[in-house]
Amino acid sequence: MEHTHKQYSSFLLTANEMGKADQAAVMAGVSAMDLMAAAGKVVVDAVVNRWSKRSVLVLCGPGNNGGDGFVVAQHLRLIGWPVRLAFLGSVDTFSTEAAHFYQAWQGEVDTFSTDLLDQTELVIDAMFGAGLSRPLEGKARDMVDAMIARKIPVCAIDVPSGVDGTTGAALGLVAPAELTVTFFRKKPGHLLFPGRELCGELVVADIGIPEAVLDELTLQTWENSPELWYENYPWPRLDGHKFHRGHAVVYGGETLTGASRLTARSAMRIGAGLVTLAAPIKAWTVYATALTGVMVAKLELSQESEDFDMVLLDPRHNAIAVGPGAGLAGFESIRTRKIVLAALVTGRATVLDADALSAFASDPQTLFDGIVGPCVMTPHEGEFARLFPSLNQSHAEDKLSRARLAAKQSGAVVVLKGADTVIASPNGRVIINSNAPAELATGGSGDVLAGFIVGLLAQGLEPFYAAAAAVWLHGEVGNEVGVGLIAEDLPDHLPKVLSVFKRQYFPTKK
Ligand SMILES: NC(=O)C1=CN([C@@H]2O[C@H](COP(=O)(O)OP(=O)(O)OC[C@H]3O[C@@H](n4cnc5c(N)ncnc54)[C@H](OP(=O)(O)O)[C@@H]3O)[C@@H](O)[C@H]2O)[C@@H](O)CC1
Ligand SMILES: Nc1ncnc2c1ncn2[C@@H]1O[C@H](COP(=O)(O)OP(=O)(O)O)[C@@H](O)[C@H]1O
Ligand SMILES: [K+]
Repeated sequence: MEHTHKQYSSFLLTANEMGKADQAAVMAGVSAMDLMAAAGKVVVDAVVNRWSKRSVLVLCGPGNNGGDGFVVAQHLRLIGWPVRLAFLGSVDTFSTEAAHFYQAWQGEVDTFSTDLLDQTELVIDAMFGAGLSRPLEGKARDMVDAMIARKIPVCAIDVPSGVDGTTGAALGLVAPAELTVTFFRKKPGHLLFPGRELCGELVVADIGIPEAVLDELTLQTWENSPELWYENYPWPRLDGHKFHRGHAVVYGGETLTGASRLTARSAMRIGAGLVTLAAPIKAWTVYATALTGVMVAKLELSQESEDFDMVLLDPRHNAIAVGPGAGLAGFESIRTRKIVLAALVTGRATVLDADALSAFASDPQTLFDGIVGPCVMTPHEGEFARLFPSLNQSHAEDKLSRARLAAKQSGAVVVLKGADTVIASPNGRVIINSNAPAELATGGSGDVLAGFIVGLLAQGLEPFYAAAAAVWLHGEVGNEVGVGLIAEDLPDHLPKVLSVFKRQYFPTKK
C-alpha cells in the first residue's frame, strides 16, 4: 500500500504519532497556540451544531486537553451560554498555550466537586486526552462516577477521559460521551471497543495541521475504506472468460455441510469464475443436490487427502478455502490438518477459517511452518486464543497489537474478527474495520466472509487487500440486509452492494 495522498483520510494516528504530527506542524510554522485555539473552536462548532443553548459545565484537566477546555468555555460564554468551569490542576504546570487560555477565561474557576453537576445539562469533558497514563483517581474519578449515575449528556474533547486513544481500552471508569470531537485524524481507540462505544458520535475536525506532516511519519494503521483498495478491485474484463476470474476450491466437511456451501456460494457471488467444492464421499450427495453453479468433486474415504491433492493438481485452481464445517471430531481433526497442509504446500492463495485453525490448537507451529504462500487466516477471538495462546485477551496487549503480532508470528494475513475486525499483515500494516452492523453476529456469517475472501483471491487480489475488501463488503451487505439478517442473505444481497460500490468509485465503468 503506497502512502498516496488519496489514502491519507483513512490513516489512523496513535497518541505518539499525533504528537509527532503536532510537532511537525509547529516546525512547519503553525503555532501551538493557534492549534489549541482551533481545537477549542471546532469543539464549540460541534456542540452548537448538536445542542441548543443550555447550562454547561466544562471539566478541565491538568494538561493540554484541559487547555482546550478553557478555550471552549470562553467561546461558549461569549455566545451567551451559561458556563461554569472546574479545573483539576495548577496553572503553574500548564503548558504555555494552556496557561494563555486559562488567563483568557473570564469566568470563575471552581475546584472539582460533584455538586457542580446539579444544574448542569451538558458536560464538556476536557479532563484527559492523549496524555492519559493511568486510571482516573480521586476527584476526577468521583466526578466521572457522578456523571455516569446522573446520565448527564457529555461532549468529550479528543477522547472520553479514561479511554486510551491508541488502543480503545478503558483505563478504569469512563463516562460515555454522546459526542466526541477529535482533531486532524481519527485514532485507533475511536474505532476499537470499548472506546468506539464510549465515544458516541465521532467528529473529526481540521485544526490547521498541514496534510504534508503525514509525509514525515511512517504510518501503518488505517480505517477500512475502499480508498485503500478500490483501484485494485478485480472487475471482470470486457473481453474476459471465466478462467480469467480464477477457480476457487472449497473443502467441505462431512457433517456441517451448510458452512462450506455458504463459503462456496459467497465465492461465486463475489466473482470467482469457477468454484469447486471438494466433498468427502459420505456427504457428496448432499452437496451435489444442494449446489448448482458450484461444482462438486468427490473425495474417496480411503484417500481423501490424496484426492484433495488431485483436485489441486490442476494449476487453474488458484485459491483454496479450508475450515468452514471441515470437522474436528476424532479422526476429522487429523483429516482437517492434512487437508490444510495439502492446501498450503501448493503455495497458492489460501484462506483458513474455523476448524482449519482449531485443528492446530495443540500444535500451531506446524501450521505456521506450513505457510509458504499467500495465506489469510480469519479467527474469531475463540479461535485466535487457541492458535495464539500467548497473545490471548487475558494478556495486556490490545487487539491491534495482538493481530499485528499474530500476523508476524504466523506469516499470514490475520483477520481478527468481531465488531471491530482488525486485518493485519505480516509486515506490520493494519486496517481496522468500522462498518459492520451487530446483525452480522449470527451463525454462518463468518463462512460467508471466508467465501468473499477466497473469491477475491481467486481473482488475483493480493491477500491484504482481498481481506480488507471482503470485510468491508461483508459489513456493507450486513447494513443492506439489516435487522432479521441470516447468513444465507449475505451472498445474495452482494450484487446490490457491489453495484453501489461500482457506481460510486467507477462511475464510467461498464
Ligand atoms: N495536535 C495536537 O496534538 C493537539 C492536542 N491538543 C490537545 O492536547 C491533548 C493532549 O494533551 P497532553 O499531552 O497535555 O495530555 P492530557 O491528556 O491533557 O493529560 C496530560 C496530563 O494529565 C496527567 N495525567 C495523566 N493521567 C492522569 C491521571 N490518571 N490522573 C491525573 N493526572 C493524569 C499528566 O500527568 P503525568 O502523567 O505526566 O503525571 C499530564 O499532566 C489532546 O488530547 C488534545 O485535547 C490540542 O490542544 C490541539 C493540538
Ligand atoms: N457485534 C458485531 N458487530 C459487527 N460484526 C460482527 C459482530 N459480531 C460478529 N461480527 C462479524 O460476524 C462474523 C462472524 O463470524 P464467525 O464468528 O466466524 O461466525 P460463524 O462461525 O458462525 O460463521 C465475523 O465477520 C464478525 O466480524
Ligand atoms: K477528554
